[in-house]
Amino acid sequence: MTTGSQTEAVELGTALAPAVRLRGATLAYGERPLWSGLDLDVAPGEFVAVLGPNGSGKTSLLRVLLGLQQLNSGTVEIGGEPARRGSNRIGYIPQQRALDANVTVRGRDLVGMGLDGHHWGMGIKGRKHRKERVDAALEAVEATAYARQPLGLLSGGEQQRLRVAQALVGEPAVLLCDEPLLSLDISHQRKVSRLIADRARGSGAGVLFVTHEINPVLPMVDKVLYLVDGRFRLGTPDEVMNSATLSELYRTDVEVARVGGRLVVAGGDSQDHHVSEADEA
Ligand SMILES: Nc1ncnc2c1ncn2[C@@H]1O[C@H](COP(=O)(O)OP(=O)(O)OP(=O)(O)O)[C@@H](O)[C@H]1O
Repeated sequence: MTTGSQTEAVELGTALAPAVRLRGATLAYGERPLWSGLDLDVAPGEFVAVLGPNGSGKTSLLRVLLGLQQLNSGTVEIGGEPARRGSNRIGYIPQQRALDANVTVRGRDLVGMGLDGHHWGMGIKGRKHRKERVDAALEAVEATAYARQPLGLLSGGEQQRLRVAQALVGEPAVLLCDEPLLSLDISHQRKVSRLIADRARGSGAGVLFVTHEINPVLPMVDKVLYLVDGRFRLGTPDEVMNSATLSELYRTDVEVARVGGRLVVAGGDSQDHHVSEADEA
């Protein structure tokens, strides 16, 4: 397990550049660091869950990787190159905001935007290839039936499945997901998280998956990055999601139990990982 004080690089045993690499990364707004001395490698095909209470800096980490936020110190690379704004190597599922009812863009056009910057050529062949890719992405999230309707008229969960398709359609090297399961029913939570994990393994994309609820993705998670009040722990789910480690992070007693393959966390600010009603169903 890597702790906030350790600065040693993680050896991946792969010749490929990591999908994501942070070294000695520190981010602070004003005096208070959100995290400091963060060393993180996400290998191609690896699935990393990012957890922590509200305001611990999870979304800010994604903004750093998107090139939208500068580090105070340290370095950040995407596929071996410095992170930069507008990189088409990154697929991004932003934290969900409900769209206004009068948004008239259609779902399939939103998904097509995920292919902008890809050069299929202007001819019939290029257009056909583009259409096939959009159709396949819509099919994968089971959104074909409503893909021609205006976005503003769709439910929150339907809109979210289209955002997932948009992020996946360009076959990115890095997939950044900011609470992508919000407003999805339990069946689509499972399908969408399985889809993201399978795409990651299949195409070699590295995934950073911000979530308050680890249970729907627990079987797919390779590593957990847990942020709390300027401290962090990075390791396998077993290394991080245990009573000793979380008690140390929260600086108060936290109990972690495994119940039927799920994690139940009690104490700290850990309403995050209680088994939700949907999970128990
Ligand atoms: N541009 C900014 N300038 C100043 N403070 C900011 C800025 N962006 C975020 N913050 C603050 O940094 C902290 C971390 O925010 P961030 O959105 O990264 O947290 P989070 O872990 O994603 O939280 P949540 O779980 O609530 O989504 C918050 O206290 C937030 O108010």
